[in-house]
Amino acid sequence: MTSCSSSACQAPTREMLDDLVAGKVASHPCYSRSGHHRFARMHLPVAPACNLQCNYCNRKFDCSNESRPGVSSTLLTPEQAVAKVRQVATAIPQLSVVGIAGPGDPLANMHRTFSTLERVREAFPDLKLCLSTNGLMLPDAVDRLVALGVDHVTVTINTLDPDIAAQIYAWLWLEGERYSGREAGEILVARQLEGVRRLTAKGVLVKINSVLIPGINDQALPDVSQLLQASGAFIHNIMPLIARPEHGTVFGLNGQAEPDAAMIAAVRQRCGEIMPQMTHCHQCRADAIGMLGEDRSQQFARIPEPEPSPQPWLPVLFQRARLHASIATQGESDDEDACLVAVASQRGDVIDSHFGHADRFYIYSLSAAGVVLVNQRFTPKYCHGNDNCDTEQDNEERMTAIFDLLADVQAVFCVRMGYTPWQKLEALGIQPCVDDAWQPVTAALTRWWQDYRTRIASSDRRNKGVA
Ligand SMILES: C[S@@+](CC[C@H](N)C(=O)[O-])C[C@H]1O[C@@H](n2cnc3c(N)ncnc32)[C@H](O)[C@@H]1O
Ligand code: SF4
Ligand code: SF4
Repeated sequence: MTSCSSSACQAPTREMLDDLVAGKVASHPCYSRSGHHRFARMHLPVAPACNLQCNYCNRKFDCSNESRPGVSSTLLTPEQAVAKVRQVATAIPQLSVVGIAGPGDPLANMHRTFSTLERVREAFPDLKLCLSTNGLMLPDAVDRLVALGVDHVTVTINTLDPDIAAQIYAWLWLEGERYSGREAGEILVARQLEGVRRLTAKGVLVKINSVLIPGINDQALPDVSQLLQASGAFIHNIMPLIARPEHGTVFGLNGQAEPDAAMIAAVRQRCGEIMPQMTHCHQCRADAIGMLGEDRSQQFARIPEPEPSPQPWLPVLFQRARLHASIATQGESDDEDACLVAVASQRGDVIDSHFGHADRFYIYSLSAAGVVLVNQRFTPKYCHGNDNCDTEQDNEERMTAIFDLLADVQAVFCVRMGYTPWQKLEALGIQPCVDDAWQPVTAALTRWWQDYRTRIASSDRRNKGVA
């Protein structure tokens, strides 16, 4: 794996992304220029099967010496995957993103994939969840992904033309039927586009991967940029084909050329006139662990024992928030008055949620460095999907879990809050703030921070007996 030199790293600038996107990419090592060297990612190899056969792919398990997509040393069960996240998050507290990218297709393994995502979401409410798919089953998965707060999805789209698709894919399986040739291409492209449009309509950040295959799709990729940009995707990642005979793929064995640097640059240049380009993707393994440009998967080769009942991992979560705040503010959050606050929001840039309805809180650091987004915390869901759902006990359990989750913040901003949670928060020393309902987050937090500092200064003076 090559390491990323800063000149080669062309992450999109903040100006290219609106506030909402900027909030979602913060602390994501693949998308954020500042997060790139400071936050770590982890792929969970829980998805062995695939519903599509790309002529460039040979999924390999038990392979520790190759660094390319689709290979993995192990296959994990959902339970083992959660135990592994805990192990890695302890050793690498900079971990901010957990993704599923194979070794097959996550959505060809719906049960394993969603079981893993649900468990990780419950046990690690502050981690971003990512998924990388060929898009065939995406229309069926959008609602579940959104409900879990999966904010980043990568869809591999190599062409919009069914005849070109027939040269790239050998076959696909859908609802028990096998398709090939042009017909398979038509089905795949239609479902990819439907899936992407439904995701972007719900505010999920969609990245498009395209494998650049000389003589097959090099001329077709600007069309992919054009239509996918219009469909709301936010970045295009053109990945050079890897095709070696020793990998045993159709393209590797039939001598299909890999693109040279000049072709990669030329295609990225043409597509870059249409849509922001990602140029620092490391084409990571399906079990990659660590900062971008490093792979520590071998260090974590032992499969940990699954734990009987994964609990939210609060003390470590609080430590990680402080560390992430310090990374994001370049040390300024160590300023004496620095604190964390929570904002109940759906959109992220506006205070727009009722405390009791919030499914996530945005955690901000307030310090001499200003108002800086640290991460999000997803609230536990205690709906068990049966008649017991939404009983008073469920509500009480959920509220207790939310108070635990917010125990390290100084204030909670929301649109409205009931009397009971208000009292409870105050008893915990956390200030409920509803006066800035529907206001932009940055302005509201800046005002609160100025007032907070004034209060601290005057209480210091009182403690010292100064008039
Ligand atoms: C292994 S796949 C797993 C996710 C999913 N099945 C998919 O295809 O999007 C991850 C990414 O690696 C890419 N990939 C797989 N084999 C490749 C190869 N030989 N050369 C370049 N990219 C490859 C895929 O196209 C995809 O974008
Ligand atoms: S869809 Fe993904 S996992 Fe399936 S064959 Fe293609 S690259 Fe491999
Ligand atoms: S494969 Fe590319 S996008 Fe995925 S984790 Fe690696 S660098 Fe990030």
